[in-house]
Amino acid sequence: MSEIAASEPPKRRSIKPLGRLAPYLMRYRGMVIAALFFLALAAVTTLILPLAVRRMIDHGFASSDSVFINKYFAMMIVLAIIMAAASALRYYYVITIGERIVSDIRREVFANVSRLSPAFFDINQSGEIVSRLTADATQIKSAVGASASVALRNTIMCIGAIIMMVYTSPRLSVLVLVAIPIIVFPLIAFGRSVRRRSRLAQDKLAAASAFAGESIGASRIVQAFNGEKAADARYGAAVEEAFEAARVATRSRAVLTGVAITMVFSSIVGVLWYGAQGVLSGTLTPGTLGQFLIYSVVAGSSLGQLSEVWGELMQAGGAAERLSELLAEVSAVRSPEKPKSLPMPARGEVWFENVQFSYPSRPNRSALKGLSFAVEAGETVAIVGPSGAGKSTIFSLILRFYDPISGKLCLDGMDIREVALEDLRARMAIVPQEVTIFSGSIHDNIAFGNPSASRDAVVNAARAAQAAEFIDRLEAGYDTQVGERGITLSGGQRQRIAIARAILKDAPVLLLDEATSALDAESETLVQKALDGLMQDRTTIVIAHRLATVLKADRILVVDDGQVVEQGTHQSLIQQGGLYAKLARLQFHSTIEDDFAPAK
Ligand SMILES: Nc1ncnc2c1ncn2[C@@H]1O[C@H](COP(=O)(O)OP(=O)(O)OP(=O)(O)O)[C@@H](O)[C@H]1O
Repeated sequence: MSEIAASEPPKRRSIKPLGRLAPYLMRYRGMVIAALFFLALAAVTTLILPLAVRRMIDHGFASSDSVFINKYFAMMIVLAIIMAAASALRYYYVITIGERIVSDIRREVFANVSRLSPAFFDINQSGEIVSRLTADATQIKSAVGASASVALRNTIMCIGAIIMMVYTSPRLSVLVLVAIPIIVFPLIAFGRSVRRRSRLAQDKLAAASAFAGESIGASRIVQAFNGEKAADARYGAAVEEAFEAARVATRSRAVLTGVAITMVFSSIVGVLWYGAQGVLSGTLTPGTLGQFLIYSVVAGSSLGQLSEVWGELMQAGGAAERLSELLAEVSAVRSPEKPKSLPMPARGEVWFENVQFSYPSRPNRSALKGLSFAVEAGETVAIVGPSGAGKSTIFSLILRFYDPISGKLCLDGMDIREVALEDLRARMAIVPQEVTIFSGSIHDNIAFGNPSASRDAVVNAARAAQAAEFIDRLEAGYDTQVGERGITLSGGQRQRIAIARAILKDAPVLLLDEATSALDAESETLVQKALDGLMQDRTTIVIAHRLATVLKADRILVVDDGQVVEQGTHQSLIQQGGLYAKLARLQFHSTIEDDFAPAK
């Protein structure tokens, strides 16, 4: 697992990484061949047109032969139609190939990233990854879909036009071929600096957009703190900066355009003048001069367009490199090559044997220091401990989000590293403290625990989770859309949806991270009732924050600094007067002090 280089551009920009797209292109060989064929056809017909123009000027006008002129006009129309049809088909194939392979890349990158272990997300920002899926993929699409074909077409046209120029008039060609680099290279160099300025403008705009996204996403908190004016000012300043950068870039581009037009036209006039001398002295026909001029304009403009798209292709190279990094990323936690099957029927025994663990992002700090405990089938164990003791880490290891550095974890007697991740996680249901609700319907959110569940099963789970009543009162019942992150539901409702999800999953091991945020008394009672139903007849490990929960647990494990320091029942631990007694006094308030004060 590595840290993907943030949005910084690769040190030496090159189009080489675009080669990584080759396997994708190979999947659509037929379309690629069709695109290349029509590309070549369009270029060749464009190159033939000036020939026809010359013949017409020299023979048609000169001899005033109307039959000849008619024939040539008809031929030019046919050529134009072929060119138009070839261009249209090239456009269709090229753009479709671009769209097709970018859809493939997006799907594959998403599939790979969504299977990476949390260790990856500890050091990489999810926003950055999403932007790669959108911005980088879009850049590749435009490169494959447009820039590559423009580059290819212009390369063919440029080479073809130069050959035709030499064929038409070798003498004039020498003149032009000397002039083209003198004109074009300074323009390309100047163009580069213009592009640098445009990129700066884009970066400034990206920064402004990032701020807008954050601020709009947090509109409630911004308004609650009367922060609108400050946000306006910050966004306004960012947008102004982006405008200023864009203005500077536009000014350079305007100068570039002016200089380019002057140089190109001056040289055309120069060549025309020189050619006119040839026509006057009879060494050149007017048609040849016309034909030559058209070819030199084609060669010059192809070269200009090539320099334009070259930059885009290099940017796409960077994008392809970044996306292929994401595709190549291998999860730190994987299923074994030959997974063993977990015993059937499931019992739900969980063992930790001398587990040492530190987070990959903080390798020097141990989160678990030789942790050992066993949870029997059907037992309810409460984990209690101060903040940062390692309680959530225990859950992360049971779900195998991370592997321990030493020691082992077993489910039903098997080392969890020996079984397929999917099988392991199929035997766990988790109700986290911070419930995740996806945008979609209530039904979809509950059925997330078991996507193939019928509506009846979903309704039964909701009933058991004390959620059916509020769902029935909603306008569209189970089909009600809950909005982004379930924003239309209350905290207690969200928790009951999460409990229904776990009930529907019906897994032998339940991991429950009790919510610390206070619910109102009615909600709390409902959530508690829902949990009681869920905990029945299965192994439950609960990170406990409530007195009711610890009182109900068969056993309490007291965790401190990555180790189990005490265990027993509530009564026995209070009697001991150790860490638990202290925590209980702080956490469960005066009720404990009055009722369960340690024996003096
Ligand atoms: N993703 C992570 N990367 C690095 N360190 C982490 C990560 N998650 C937790 N830690 C660290 O590991 C230690 C144990 O954290 P853990 O979240 O397990 O504690 P906890 O007992 O659940 O605390 P709380 O009750 O406050 O949720 C802490 O020092 C914490 O800072």
